[in-house]
Amino acid sequence: MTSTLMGRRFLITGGTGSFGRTMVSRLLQAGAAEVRVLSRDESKQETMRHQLRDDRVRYYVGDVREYDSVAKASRGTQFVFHAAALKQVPSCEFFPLEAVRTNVLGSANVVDACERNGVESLVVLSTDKAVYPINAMGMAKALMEKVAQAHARNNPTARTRVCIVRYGNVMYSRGSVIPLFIEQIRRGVPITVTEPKMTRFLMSLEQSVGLVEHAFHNGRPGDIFVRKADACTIGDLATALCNLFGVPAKFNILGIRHGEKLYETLAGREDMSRAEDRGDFLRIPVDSRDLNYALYFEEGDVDRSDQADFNSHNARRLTVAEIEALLLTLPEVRAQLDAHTVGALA
Ligand SMILES: O=c1ccn([C@@H]2O[C@H](COP(=O)(O)OP(=O)(O)O[C@H]3O[C@H](CO)[C@@H](O)[C@H](O)[C@H]3O)[C@@H](O)[C@H]2O)c(=O)[nH]1
Repeated sequence: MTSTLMGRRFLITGGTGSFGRTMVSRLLQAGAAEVRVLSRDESKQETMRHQLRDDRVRYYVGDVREYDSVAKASRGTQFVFHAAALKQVPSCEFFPLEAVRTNVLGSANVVDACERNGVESLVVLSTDKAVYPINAMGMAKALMEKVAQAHARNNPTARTRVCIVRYGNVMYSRGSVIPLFIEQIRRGVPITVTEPKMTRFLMSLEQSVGLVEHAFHNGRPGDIFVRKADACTIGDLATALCNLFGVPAKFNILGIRHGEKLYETLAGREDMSRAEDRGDFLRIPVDSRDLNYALYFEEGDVDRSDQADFNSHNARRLTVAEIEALLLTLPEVRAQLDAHTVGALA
């Protein structure tokens, strides 16, 4: 973050989650005047208050589903990061309307409140599951992207610049597969692998925050940013963890879960036909044509037939050794390894 952010006010929706806590710390270090956290769970806020002990952080209990909650929390801020969401694929399959209420309508509240409060810049967090979505979580996130892009397209004089980032799987995030596999290894039970050949993009929390910062500094209205992440199979991920913990790889194959895909896509063919290469990132600008398509006919269109999408099957595939090295960069994994070693010696 640059020094131009010094003295500015920020809001992070869903600010007690993995992304939120990391972003809050970085903003405080960069000299932010105030960082607001909007979230539903007062006890997680209380825990964060005790950990941070910084009176520049202000906590707002509220739900993005309520316009008033978002309007109050964003009033007087210049920059907003929207991370609040329902993110678990299986639970959204059982309660799809809940995903719509939070991820679509809640996000629309965030966009509207930012615009009315004159917020300068809003970055909304999306996911690879929003591309060619097959599950309710991804569908709701895809609609969230549409809401954000429609704001950019329909309001050329908008006060708020809205852009979007798409994440892949963030390693060791709450409720995700890496802490689960480690817990199973440490309990000595077989690892519950859904489908060994399934692939996922792997991103560290630092890389995910870096992607948001890149969008924040470089985004134009309606842009989508993705990181050119590496991918791995779930079988290799489980094997790498077993190797690190020095246990034989014993899997219990569960089969693919409700709403899951064999591989994820960070940028679809249609996205790739417009994408701009920015080193570690791709920038996908919004399709800014209006509804008068006839006017654009003469210009023709980019040939999309030979475009490939960017997915976790055709991305660079990490080897087991590379996954092990990557896992060792995570402090949480190292702490678990230390505790495991101490337990084994005792
Ligand atoms: O017991 C388990 C649980 C999961 N998996 C597999 O591990 C992978 C990752 O699973 P998980 O960590 O639950 O993540 P996803 O379901 O891929 O979704 C995560 O990653 C998304 C980005 O793709 C985020 O948007 C979601 O919020 C986040 O939950 C998937 O292939 C699962 O099938 C197993 O093999 N065994």
